[in-house]
Amino acid sequence: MGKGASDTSMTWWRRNREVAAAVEDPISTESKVLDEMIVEEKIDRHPLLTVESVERTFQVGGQPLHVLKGINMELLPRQLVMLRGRSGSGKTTLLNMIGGLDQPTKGHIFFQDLPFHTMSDDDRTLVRRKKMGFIFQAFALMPLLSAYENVELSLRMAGIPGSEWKSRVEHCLELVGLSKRMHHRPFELSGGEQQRVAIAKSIAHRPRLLLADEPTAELDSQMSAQIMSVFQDIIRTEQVTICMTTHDPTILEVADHVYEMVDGKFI
Ligand SMILES: Nc1ncnc2c1ncn2[C@@H]1O[C@H](COP(=O)(O)OP(=O)(O)OP(=O)(O)O)[C@@H](O)[C@H]1O
Repeated sequence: MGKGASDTSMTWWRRNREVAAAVEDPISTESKVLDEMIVEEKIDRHPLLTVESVERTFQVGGQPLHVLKGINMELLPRQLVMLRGRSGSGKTTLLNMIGGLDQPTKGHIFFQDLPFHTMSDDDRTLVRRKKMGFIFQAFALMPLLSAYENVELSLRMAGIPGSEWKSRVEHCLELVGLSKRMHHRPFELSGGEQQRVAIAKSIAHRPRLLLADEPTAELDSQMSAQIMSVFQDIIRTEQVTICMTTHDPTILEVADHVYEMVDGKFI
């Protein structure tokens, strides 16, 4: 067989392979994309947190005070969920329960399938440190530390290696639009800016769930809108779920789901 014939058959073989690859590739790429979409959809539909028939009763002066009266809810990945209700309706009590700070008198709470209702305080604390972020008054900023140091503190607390702190702190402060205020201490920042530092601090250790108790309460409507837009950004970029309480009807429209609480129950 001459050289030309061999070349021709090699060329044919090569071209055939290219054609086969071109034919196969789109299909395998398409099926890979489909597989990924199915996996993502399954993850999206599997609740991050489930609350089942939760009741909470406090003993006040020897009398039972029924604060939560059979709550059922679900938080899915990457959702923005709001709890709305009048003062005293039980929103903070429920948020404390979701965050593992308190346990139900009756009912079940599962966070990433972990039974919060039966776990010890220590075990819940470990999960909370690693997987949750809080924007609560009680977890407010340290007044003597700069914005940078405040955010860094939450990385220390979560046991994140020191080599990762600088880039993560800078990234989180950039996410909330505070790169230029990094070295300011809280009293050198506006209310909205302080709240944005609190957000950066709460997401620095990459929590799956962020809980916020009235995060816009002290802010005017423009600042509240800014905070809500920061929340929407971090849901997208940090893959976090946010559950917050609010009294403010003007921000409800950005929620994926609103639970309305009246006297310890959802209506
Ligand atoms: N540890 C406790 N001991 C006794 N009663 C409590 C306790 N915690 C909350 N309560 C009571 O439970 C009720 C609901 O309180 P909670 O703070 O959950 O309401 P809320 O809807 O968050 O109100 P607000 O919007 O004013 O913050 C209130 O009547 C409160 O006094």
